[in-house]
Amino acid sequence: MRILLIHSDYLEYEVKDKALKKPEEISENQKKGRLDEVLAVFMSVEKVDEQNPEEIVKKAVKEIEEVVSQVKTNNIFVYPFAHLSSELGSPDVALRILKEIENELKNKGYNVRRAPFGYYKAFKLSCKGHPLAELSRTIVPGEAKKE
Ligand SMILES: Nc1ncnc2c1ncn2[C@@H]1O[C@H](CO)[C@@H](NC(=O)[C@@H](N)CO)[C@H]1O
Repeated sequence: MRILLIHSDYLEYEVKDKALKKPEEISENQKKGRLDEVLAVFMSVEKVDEQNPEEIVKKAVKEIEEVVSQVKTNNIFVYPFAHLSSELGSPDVALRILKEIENELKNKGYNVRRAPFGYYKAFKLSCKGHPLAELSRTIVPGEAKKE
């Protein structure tokens, strides 16, 4: 999994069009979203992650929590983003992993939004620009089997 973390004044998105034949079903109020004072977490789920999705969820949550504590926000935007890797995992597995990350973070008490999966979306982002405002992480399953 490739992760880009941007500490932002706000992130807002608007769904524009389907990017997959069968995107995630969403309600009317999911077509637009915004969070202020937010850690925007853009995530590309990779093929290798399919070897151990549970491990990836745990590692991603740990990485996100570490950055959240450093930048001192409670608001997290989980954003599916298929542009950080050339070895993308399948949409089904990717959606499942991103939903589990969202739920884990919610269970830990964070204020979490997740952008809809499988769509083209317009978005606006206001990066804060401090030294920890732009970070990236690469996560692989610890027990990845050698092929
Ligand atoms: N392995 C993967 N990891 C993360 N997101 C993934 C994915 N496979 C599919 N998606 C989602 O489907 C849209 C089309 O690829 C993706 N849409 C986007 O990435 C938008 N920024 C529009 O390009 C995304 O919602």
